[in-house]
Amino acid sequence: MTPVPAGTRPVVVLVGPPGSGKSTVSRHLAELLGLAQRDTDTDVETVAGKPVSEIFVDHGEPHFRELEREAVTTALATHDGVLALGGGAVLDEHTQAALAAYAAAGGTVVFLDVSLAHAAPRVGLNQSRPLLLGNPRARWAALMEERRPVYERVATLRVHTDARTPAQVAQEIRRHLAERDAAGTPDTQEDA
Ligand SMILES: Nc1ncnc2c1ncn2[C@@H]1O[C@H](COP(=O)(O)OP(=O)(O)OP(=O)(O)O)[C@@H](O)[C@H]1O
Ligand SMILES: O=C(O)C1=C[C@@H](O)[C@@H](O)[C@H](O)C1
Ligand SMILES: [Mg+2]
Repeated sequence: MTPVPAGTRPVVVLVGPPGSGKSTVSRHLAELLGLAQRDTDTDVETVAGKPVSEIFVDHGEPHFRELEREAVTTALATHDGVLALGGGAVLDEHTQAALAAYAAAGGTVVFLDVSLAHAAPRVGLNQSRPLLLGNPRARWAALMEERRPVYERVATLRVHTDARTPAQVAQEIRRHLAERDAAGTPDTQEDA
């Protein structure tokens, strides 16, 4: 096994609901910063050998959440680039504690915020999101109402994505990271 260098951790972690753009923005941001990109949904799919939607059908959501917790723990400890989490990863208490420790050590957790009006067309009727099956708009709205306080609590920065392209969102995050580095101060709760 390759030893993990002491102090290795992501440069930035993206959280938010389905369709907020975590996966897409993480790729843009990694490109902008010249860093590696990682997505815990992809890590879970690699471990399980099947897509997220099939894991839900074949083994149920609790099993998916166990694999997800493992994937988040590993990525937070070993990935030194841009990390996108699955939309529901922040619901896990262990993950909440891990993100709190990461933020307390100066890490940046970005909540990609989005309204229902903009999220609905982004997620559409895509069958790959098992939690939105049936009535994607209503299910997304209920899920966001329940989760918004959690996204806000774990984040050190909230970035609005409604009127921005994924590339613009990535640029906004890069601007924030550069400002923070120039100021030499860790993140506090901020809006951008
Ligand atoms: N700011 C944006 N403006 C317009 N479209 C966007 C924006 N961000 C993402 N999209 C589009 O929305 C869709 C969903 O984006 P993406 O898969 O990155 O979301 P996600 O947050 O990773 O969702 P999930 O939680 O399901 O993994 C993609 O087709 C993507 O191109
Ligand atoms: O919001 C959620 O709970 C999910 C979002 C996706 O990223 C996947 O992790 C899965 O579809 C569950
Ligand atoms: Mg994603």
